[in-house]
Amino acid sequence: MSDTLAEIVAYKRDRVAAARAERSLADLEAAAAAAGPVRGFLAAIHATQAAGRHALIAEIKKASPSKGLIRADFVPETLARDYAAGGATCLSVLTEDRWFLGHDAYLTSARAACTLPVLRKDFIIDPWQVIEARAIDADAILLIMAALSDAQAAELEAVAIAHGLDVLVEVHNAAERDRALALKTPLLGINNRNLKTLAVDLQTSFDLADTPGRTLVAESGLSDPDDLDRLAAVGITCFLVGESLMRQSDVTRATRDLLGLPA
Ligand SMILES: O=P(O)(O)OC[C@@H](O)[C@@H](O)c1c[nH]c2ccccc12
Repeated sequence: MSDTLAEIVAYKRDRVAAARAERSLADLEAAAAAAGPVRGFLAAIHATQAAGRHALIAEIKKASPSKGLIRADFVPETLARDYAAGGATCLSVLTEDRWFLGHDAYLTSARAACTLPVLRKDFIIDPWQVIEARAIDADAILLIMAALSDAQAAELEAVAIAHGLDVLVEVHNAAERDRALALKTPLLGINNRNLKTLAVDLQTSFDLADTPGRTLVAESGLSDPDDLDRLAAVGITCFLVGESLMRQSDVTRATRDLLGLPA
């Protein structure tokens, strides 16, 4: 595990322990059960792909460890509406507070402002966080293979399925991809960002494009419509994009441009 990832995971362990001390599992489960119906995250991606369009998971991200503050004018509801108007299929909202300046409330309010399914983008290492995801209204969670053992990943996925959540499993290389294939989820994200150097290389997606039986998602470092088309040519037609869109003043227009949709 890279140093940053190990540090984040240690921080998450403390956060979960603190949350458990404050709230009972029964109370958290009750909140998850009281959440409205899930919006199908995977189903929305498949519907967009079936219509012959690129599926975009548009990310609401205020800051990152590699870039610091990305966007000062940060209103999750407005961003959610702008992404939806721009043709995004799903949203991803960072809820990690220390490195990404995310917040659970950003997810809840972004989702309430649109009709798109929403992924909780966080470092999930404990079943508590999965149940919490549903309690804050998420429709899907991210599982990062680099941060998890095979047994942990399988357990977290089972908890997600039991709570109606879709799972995006994220890998960075062939070894992680092979481990991820033991999971049930059809949704496999290929992160172009090297977790050790934080450098981005789109080649990672091309290298892993030949993964049969899964809906692949190219993640990180995407800003150019030509890159999306080149990835589509090797069979990847779902994309997770944050920073390049978050830096634009007209987010709707930038989203439409990236997807090659008419203004
Ligand atoms: O902002 P970018 O380069 O478009 O990348 C988005 C997304 O892939 C990135 O935020 C991400 C991918 N995996 C993660 C895991 C945790 C936090 C963040 C991420």
